[in-house]
Amino acid sequence: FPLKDSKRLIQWLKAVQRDNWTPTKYSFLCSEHFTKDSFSKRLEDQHRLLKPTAVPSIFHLTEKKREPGGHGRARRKDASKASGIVKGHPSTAAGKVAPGSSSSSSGNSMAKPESRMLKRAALQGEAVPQADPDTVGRGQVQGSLERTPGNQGEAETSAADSHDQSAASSSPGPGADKSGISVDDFTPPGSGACKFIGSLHSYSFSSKHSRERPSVPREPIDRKRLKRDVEPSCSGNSLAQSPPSSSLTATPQKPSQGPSAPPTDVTPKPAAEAVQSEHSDASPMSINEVILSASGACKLIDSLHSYCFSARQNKSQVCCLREQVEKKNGELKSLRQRVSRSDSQVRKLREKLDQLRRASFPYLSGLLPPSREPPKMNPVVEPLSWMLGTWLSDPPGAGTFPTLQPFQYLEEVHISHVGQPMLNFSFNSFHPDTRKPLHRECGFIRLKPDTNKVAFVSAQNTGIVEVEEGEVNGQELCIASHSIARISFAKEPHVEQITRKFRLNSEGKLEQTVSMATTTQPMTQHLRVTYKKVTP
Ligand code: HEM
Repeated sequence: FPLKDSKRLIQWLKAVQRDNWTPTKYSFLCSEHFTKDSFSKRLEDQHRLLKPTAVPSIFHLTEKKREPGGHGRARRKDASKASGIVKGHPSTAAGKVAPGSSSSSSGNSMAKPESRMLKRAALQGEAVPQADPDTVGRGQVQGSLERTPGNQGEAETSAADSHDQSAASSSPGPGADKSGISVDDFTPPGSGACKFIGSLHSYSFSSKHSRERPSVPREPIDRKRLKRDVEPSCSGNSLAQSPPSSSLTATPQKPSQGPSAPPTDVTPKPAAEAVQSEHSDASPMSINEVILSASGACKLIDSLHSYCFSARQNKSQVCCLREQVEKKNGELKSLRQRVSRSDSQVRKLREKLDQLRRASFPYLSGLLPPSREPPKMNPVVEPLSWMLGTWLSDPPGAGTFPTLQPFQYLEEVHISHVGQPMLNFSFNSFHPDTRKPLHRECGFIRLKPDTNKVAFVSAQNTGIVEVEEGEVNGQELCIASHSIARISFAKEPHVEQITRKFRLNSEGKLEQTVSMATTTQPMTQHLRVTYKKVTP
């Protein structure tokens, strides 16, 4: 059934006229229901193929024939009886079958032609021996019964009559495929190779049937032959519902015995006996040979399918890899965009820095060297290089003194150089909440060349200028006031002594402690603060 072609499928279903039935890919329709022009012949071997536009139309044959004689119901009854032959009532049907048909009692006389037909069918992938009109008729009539279950006639019209007509009107003649099975039903969609390979299976279908035939129960030769003829046609049903099988091997299912098959029919017949009966004809090619060759062909065809599979797998792997490459390319593109954005940010920051420099030195900026490289540090101040940078109190500084309430403050420290043998510094404190500027001082730190002696010169906004001196040892600087001067109106109490200690701790933070002595208090710690470096 053309399951993939909904329009055509509807036409098929309309023609079939089955109630409450849905076709599956294992549902087959006998080729007898198609007109002759529904088939085309394959160029290579003239094998008959169903055209992709074909729609079954031959369902009225028995009715057509019975109408003039008013035998409509009778014919169905007859057909039932015909199938009854298969069910195990040969005596009823035998008398109704047309003379010369394979179902006649002269089994021996017909054995040879029948056997040849069987072989031909096996080799040509035919499900039905073409030349046996009796078979055609039974399949056709049974198909009509399937469409109208329960419609039992009374008259005793010969089944052979109906097969005569159906054969004349629809049988494509010897050599044509009556299976009605489309290769599409066995092959996955969209696989031209698989379709082709699947079509090769048709050569071995009938042989596979033949291979299974030894299991057919022992019975009189003429009866067995009759069944053999009927079975491959439509399994006694025009609409044969086969159980699922691999869609790739397209192995035809053993035809159903149908509801009419007697229980005794399921008893397997020993293979040897079956083969012996096959040997009873004088055919030049034994059935075993046919079976073997068909079996080998099937294996070969199946192995061809494996090429289709691996090709498809490779194709899907290539698709998968292609997707991964595309994904990686996307990621690379995104990274490049980010780098490009970063570059432009750096450019903008440099421009901003230039602007700030010009703002700081509006008149002398032009005198600064064009190079953006920082000035080379004078080796004299190298022992103090650990102090260089911009530092920010972290946590806030802590202020204490015996005359004061403890307090906190924020402070930003800049310690830099311009290539000279000294460091420039500025300490700027702020209120931690209001950010109001508080204590500020700036100055220079000098080192006596080739010594660790340090001079600290500071001017404070409180009106004090002071000089502290001391030593640098490693990453620690300890200094004490050498001289302190103040403005005449400096606030009291006046500071009389100051000591400081700077240290770079193990965490890379800069620490400072300030102690002082005033006119009223002895040397006591006034400040303790830790800074984190915020710029190089
Ligand atoms: C080496 C630097 C500093 C010196 C020599 C110094 C000296 C002094 C002196 C002599 C006093 C008066 C103490 C008293 O009344 O008994 C004072 C008070 C004070 N200092 Fe400092 N100080 C220094 C740095 C700072 C810093 C960095 C801050 C941070 C904000 C600060 C905050 C204060 C405050 C809040 C007071 C109390 C209120 C005031 O008198 O203004 N001082 N300082």
